[in-house]
Amino acid sequence: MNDADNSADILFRLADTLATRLPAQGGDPDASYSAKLLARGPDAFLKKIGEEATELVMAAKDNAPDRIVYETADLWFHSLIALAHYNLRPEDVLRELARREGTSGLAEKASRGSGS
Ligand SMILES: N=c1c2ncn([C@@H]3O[C@H](COP(=O)(O)OP(=O)(O)OP(=O)(O)O)[C@@H](O)[C@H]3O)c2ncn1[C@@H]1O[C@H](COP(=O)(O)O)[C@@H](O)[C@H]1O
Repeated sequence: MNDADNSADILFRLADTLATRLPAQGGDPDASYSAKLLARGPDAFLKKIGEEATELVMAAKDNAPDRIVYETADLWFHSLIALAHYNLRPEDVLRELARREGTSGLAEKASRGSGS
């Protein structure tokens, strides 16, 4: 694997491709798996996200590193389809992760107070 293959740029290229698969952009359900899911609407791709998350959990429970990577890729891919439907981008998620960087989850939870 070279640096280009190993870069987060794949997320941006994939998001560009998925944007072309939206029904409003003329995505062809007969020629594209993602266009087919997007044409079927949220129930279809949200169900896939649930399935892929479950498969990731099973791979992790089996302590199977190759399957964990494979199922995480499936989960990320289907999550990118959901982001495309809602006109969101991986950059939006990366921005949120960057905003959180350096803040401990424990400190963040404590800052919410006892009501949450
Ligand atoms: N990264 C992926 C990718 N990951 C997984 N998949 C497909 O996701 C589908 C669902 O995976 P499953 O393991 O659940 O397979 P399945 O049981 O056959 O699925 P279902 O029948 O239940 O939907 C499979 O058909 C996989 O091939 C992907 N399909 C496409 N991509 C990327 O998306 C681009 C555009 O793809 P199309 O929109 O199909 O042109 C491709 O060039 C790739 O870069």
